[in-house]
Amino acid sequence: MKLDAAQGEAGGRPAGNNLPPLPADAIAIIPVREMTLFPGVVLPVTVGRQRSIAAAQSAVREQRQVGILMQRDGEQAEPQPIDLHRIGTVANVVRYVTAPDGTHHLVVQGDERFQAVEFLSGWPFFVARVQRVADTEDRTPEIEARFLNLQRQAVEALELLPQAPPEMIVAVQSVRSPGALADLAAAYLDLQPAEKQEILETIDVSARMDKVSKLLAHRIEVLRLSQEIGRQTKAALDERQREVLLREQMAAIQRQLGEGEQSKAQDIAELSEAIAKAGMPKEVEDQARKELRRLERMPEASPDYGMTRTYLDWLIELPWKLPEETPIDIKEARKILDEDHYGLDKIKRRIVEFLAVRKLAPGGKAPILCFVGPPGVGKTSLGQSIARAMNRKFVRVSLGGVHDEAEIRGHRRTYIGALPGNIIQGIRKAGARNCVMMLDEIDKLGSGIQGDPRAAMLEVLDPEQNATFRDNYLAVPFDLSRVVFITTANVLDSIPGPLRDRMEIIQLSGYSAEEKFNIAKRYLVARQLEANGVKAEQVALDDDALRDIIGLYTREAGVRNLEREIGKVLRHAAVRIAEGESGPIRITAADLPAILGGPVFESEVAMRTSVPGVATGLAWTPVGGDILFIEATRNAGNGKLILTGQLGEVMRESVQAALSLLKNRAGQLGIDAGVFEKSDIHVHVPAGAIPKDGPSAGVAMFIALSSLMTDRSVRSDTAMTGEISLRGLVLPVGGIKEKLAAAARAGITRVMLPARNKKDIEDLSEETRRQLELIWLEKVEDALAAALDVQPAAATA
Ligand SMILES: Nc1ncnc2c1ncn2[C@@H]1O[C@H](COP(=O)(O)OP(=O)(O)OP(=O)(O)O)[C@@H](O)[C@H]1O
Repeated sequence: MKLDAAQGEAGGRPAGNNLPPLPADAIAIIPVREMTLFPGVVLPVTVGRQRSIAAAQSAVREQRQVGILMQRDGEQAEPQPIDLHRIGTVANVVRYVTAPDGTHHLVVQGDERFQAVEFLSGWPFFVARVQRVADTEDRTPEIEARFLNLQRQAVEALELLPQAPPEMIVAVQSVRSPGALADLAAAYLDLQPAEKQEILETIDVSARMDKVSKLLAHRIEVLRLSQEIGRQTKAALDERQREVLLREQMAAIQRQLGEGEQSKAQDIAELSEAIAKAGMPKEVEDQARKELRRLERMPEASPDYGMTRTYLDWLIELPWKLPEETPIDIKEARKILDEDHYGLDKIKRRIVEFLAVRKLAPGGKAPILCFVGPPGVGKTSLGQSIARAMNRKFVRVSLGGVHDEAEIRGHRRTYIGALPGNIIQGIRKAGARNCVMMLDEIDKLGSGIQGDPRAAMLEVLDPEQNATFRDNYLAVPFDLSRVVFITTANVLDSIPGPLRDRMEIIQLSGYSAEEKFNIAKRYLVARQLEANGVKAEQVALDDDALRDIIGLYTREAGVRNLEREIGKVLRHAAVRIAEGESGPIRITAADLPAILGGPVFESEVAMRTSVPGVATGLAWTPVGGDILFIEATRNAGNGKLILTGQLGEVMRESVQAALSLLKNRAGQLGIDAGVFEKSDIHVHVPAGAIPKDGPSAGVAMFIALSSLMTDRSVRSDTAMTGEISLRGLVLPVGGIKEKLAAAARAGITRVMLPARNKKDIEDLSEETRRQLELIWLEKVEDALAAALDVQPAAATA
């Protein structure tokens, strides 16, 4: 609905007629956001603020002009005079409309620039005394030249704009005044509000024309470029259309020659036969036949043809039929597990139990196994052995970094480049729907914004639902109930709760040096000999060399790097054999530095802990346990505690607790209590790039600080773990098995650990028990007695 000014006024009630009249040189001001009105230009303005509505209504009523001033900050809801630019445009209100939704619209026509001199009070809207600024009209030859140039530029820019109305060009061509031309061109250019305001504020006509001319030149450049890009895109499109056309013509020629039809008909017949043979369930076969009929009707040149064809290929190639299953032979399974893996007795026992349950109830709901452990401990190869023992196909599907539900469940076919998700892809790769499918890194399954992959995974693993698993691409159900799912993870706690509940967790904590030695001797060396084309009788790898590779060249929970280093050594031998060296090549420990370089992990512990203030702690990490050093130093100062080495909040608190405890025990330890106030203590945990957290280094922190303050170094054969309380009790911590394995790897022989962790060492390997002396801690005093050298460092030196 459009109303004229009088009606508009009736619509929005005026602010009152009994207002004092405005002084002659004053006008009502309407502040606007992010827009600039130029003289000579007509613009619509929507007004919402009460003050502005009152100003507009008063102007209409009194038949006076208004002043349009832009706010300095467009975001400001209730600007004050100080928040407005000083220079604006006096305008006539040519129309005032109140829309049915209650909004007020003005159409204003710019008349002349003005400068606000003073704001006045006494009206329910802004009123300012103003000074009008008219353009000077002298026309020097210079101004004339600029004028002509600007006119030419403005016309060129408008001609390049695809949607510019022709009246605009006429308007530009008919303007006679240089200042007005610059204003008009600036009004039509799509400039930032601040840029427009700057031009409005440029009173000098020559300078104004120069500014606008510069902006126009840039604009013309951009428009020309965009036109060029448009032309190129169109050419590319034409090319594609041409290709489609050619294809159609080719199909027509083939039809004429009776070729195309024949090959297409043959294709369709072959697909039809393949559908009949695929053993699809009825619903799937119906769908496949429907798609086949569609394909028959489609021209081969259409892009849909290729898509439908690919879809049919997927349906045909999926293993719908259940292969014949041989019953599991438990004795044989045991043999296979032993053949493929050294040690892991308890785990093999659980796998045999799992297979026995499968054997007794082949269609039953067997639990889903989840192998949790650091890399290279044999999770994948255990899965392969299970497949071998069950006489099934094996396939791995990686879930690490999957954030999108579609990666599991596929994209709908309408999506360009759609494919089935990785479960169905895995099934096709395995070629059997009763395969053993290993879902790797289930702990790294993300939850993203594109649907929840975890929910999709739950459905895949749920025996109640997975018989009718629906992949978005296939759009027909696929029976996953016969798939034997096995999952793997590095970190137990990162597996989403609901998924964890579905699975039976089997933890592999890593191997001791002796276990690694046996694995290498029996499996890895043989495998690497074969991989590098070397015969067993050509190389003799000494036991000592193997032990050195384990102890000095690798430090890992699993055996992956060990296998790699063995590979390097054997390749070295392979080169010598290839060069014609005769006789078996013997490799001893002494040869290793020449082949592998200097040892990577020397006895770091003894080196580091030789000075007071350093203690060896034990940490748990997702890739197994590791040792870490806590280093404390003291400088003259005033009692500050400095912590470095990327310590997490809990670990920082743990240092503070250790220090408080030490202050408390200062007397007992013979430390002068005053020394704390006179020194700054710096605690650093090296390997700064790795963030560290958790309370389990409490004992090590306390011992490091005690060692520092008593000047007694910590025994280099000892590592420790445990949380401490402020009262000096040692509290239990997690990851004991991994930590002990790490201690053994690092050559530690004594480990101090919380007495309340005794239950955690039940299934520690014989060998680790033999290597490590375990010292159980109830309170920190036990730790002090066991860890510190008896004599102060100075005295022993
Ligand atoms: N107990 C063992 N006996 C024999 N070989 C082993 C044993 N444990 C691991 N291996 C061998 O070590 C190599 C690495 O193991 P595998 O790839 O199964 O580790 P993984 O735990 O699956 O690691 P990731 O999590 O990185 O995939 C394999 O060649 C495997 O056969």
